[in-house]
Amino acid sequence: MKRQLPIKGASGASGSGHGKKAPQELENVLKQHFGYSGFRGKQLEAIEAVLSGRDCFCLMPTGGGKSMCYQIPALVKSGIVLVISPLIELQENQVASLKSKGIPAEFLSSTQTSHNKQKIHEDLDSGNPSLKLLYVTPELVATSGFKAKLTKLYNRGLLGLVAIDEAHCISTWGHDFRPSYRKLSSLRNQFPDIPILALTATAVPKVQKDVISSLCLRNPLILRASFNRPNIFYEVRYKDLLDDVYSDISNLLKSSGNVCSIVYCLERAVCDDLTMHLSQQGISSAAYHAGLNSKVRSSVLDDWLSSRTQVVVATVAFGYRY
Ligand SMILES: Nc1ncnc2c1ncn2[C@@H]1O[C@H](COP(=O)(O)OP(=O)(O)OP(=O)(O)O)[C@@H](O)[C@H]1O
Repeated sequence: MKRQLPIKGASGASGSGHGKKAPQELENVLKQHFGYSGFRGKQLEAIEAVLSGRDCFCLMPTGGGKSMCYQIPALVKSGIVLVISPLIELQENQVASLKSKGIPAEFLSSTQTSHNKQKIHEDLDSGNPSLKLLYVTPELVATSGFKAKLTKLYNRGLLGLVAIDEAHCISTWGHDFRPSYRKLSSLRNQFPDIPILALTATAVPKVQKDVISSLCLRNPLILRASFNRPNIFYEVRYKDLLDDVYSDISNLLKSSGNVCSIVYCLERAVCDDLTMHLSQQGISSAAYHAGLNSKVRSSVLDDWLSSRTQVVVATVAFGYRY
């Protein structure tokens, strides 16, 4: 695996790994690597908690900046940050963005080529891995082979933090329950002195309680950021009262300017049909649903994220590939 330049501010792999840093130092790391002038909401508190070795449950709205809560520790703490996340698209996207900033990150998933997988495993098995962040799905964490790999990393002092993104998926009370998340409950016992950071945007108290107890978090710092999003508003329009739903959607998209949008539909055929309608109206759009192969879906996502396509017309398959 290609060696990267040393990350400024990181403790060496053989260091104590406690990673205690003054807020100003952490802010400097944020500025230097991400170009942002300061931390948002509860980011700093979450970062300081995990750097001090404490478990943390962090509730922040979508787009609130949850990933920074484990990306900064990855840059200042010794060892690898294991990021458990349910969506391969988001993993790919975050890894690409980190790599573009020179931060050594990888993901291990079914979509990764076997050559790349081998390089990642070689790096993990080396005495001094270059990786700072490794993204995996909960399904992979549950396999005996990967568990053994993690144990080896841990025994060599190379596991710095476990971050569990979309942590509400562990709760049967949540809307996105995913059985493999339940198996993450063994991590706390398996790696007793490694902090666990659970992140979610789902605010229901029952789910929060369930996440904390299912993950066996020990005296976690519980952080709740504000959910007030002044830039978001909701409007309901009744389909039955509209003359032509497709025209209404295309007019709305045109009047909103050239903004990035998602239109969710219940059926694949409607996605294809509406995409055709929007394209005929001169709106750059693409369909995304489980009937399309994974290569097409990846390219639709890439085009949308990089603003080459303005509108994605999708079923719930958008964001659910694992
Ligand atoms: N301190 C900061 N200042 C400015 N921008 C920030 C800061 N922290 C994060 N961001 C940016 O905010 C955006 C959203 O961050 P991020 O993707 O981590 O949100 P999230 O909470 O994980 O959202 P989601 O729930 O959708 O996963 C990203 O572009 C990120 O770079």
